Amino acid sequence: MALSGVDLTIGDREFVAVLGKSGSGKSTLLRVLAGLDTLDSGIVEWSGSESATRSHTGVVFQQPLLMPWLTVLENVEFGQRFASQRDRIDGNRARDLLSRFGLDALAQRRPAQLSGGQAQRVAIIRAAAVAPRLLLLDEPFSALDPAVRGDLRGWLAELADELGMTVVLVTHDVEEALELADRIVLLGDNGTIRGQWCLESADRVDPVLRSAIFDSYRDPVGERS
Ligand SMILES: Nc1ncnc2c1ncn2[C@@H]1O[C@H](COP(=O)(O)OP(=O)(O)OP(=O)(O)O)[C@@H](O)[C@H]1O
Repeated sequence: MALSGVDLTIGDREFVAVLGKSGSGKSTLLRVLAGLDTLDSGIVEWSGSESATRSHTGVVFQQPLLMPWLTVLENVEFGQRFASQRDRIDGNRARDLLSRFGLDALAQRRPAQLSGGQAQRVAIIRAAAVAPRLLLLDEPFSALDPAVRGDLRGWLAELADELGMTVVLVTHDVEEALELADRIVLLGDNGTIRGQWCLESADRVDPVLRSAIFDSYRDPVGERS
């Protein structure tokens, strides 16, 4: 069983980081939230109703998965072609987002002409361009070198904040979770939730809380909150 007894409520505009070791069920949880996997039992509710979830979400994986034959601008527009909530889409949104988040100069390039970090920024903008209620990120920075990861974290925090998005970020990186999340959810063995921590700004540098999270991540046994 990939997930067991997971009971999670995510608030509007909340930034949740899902931490856990390999095989703990992080990607499965994300795929269930995205409507890409179905549950054998249990439910996913949106504001109290079990509506189709896929149309409400934008998903970004470890690889940017851009269309190599399209320009950056066309890649960002591409997602909009399939968006089911067309009434929420502004025709200039792709260009506007690229410009607001520092990618204007790349608009006419092809994916092969981008660095790994630039390509992942484009993938995130593409997901955000359909105005999802929930942005789901599955280890989006893990293929990048540490300096680029640092830059992208700050950029993502700004984007999520400015666009008022609810975000679920799956990561192996405790520092990344500490820097970005309003709440950290730790998955333990067998897809159970082993611990949750809500973080205010000061908590991110609190050595006691930090070591509790690091210790729980390294040795995820027992219930910790
Ligand atoms: N399609 C599938 N069919 C059967 N078992 C699966 C499938 N996908 C994942 N699993 C199993 O479910 C469990 C959770 O996998 P999942 O990919 O969600 O873990 P994860 O925490 O994201 O791991 P990683 O950090 O390595 O990506 C694992 O035991 C995995 O082998």
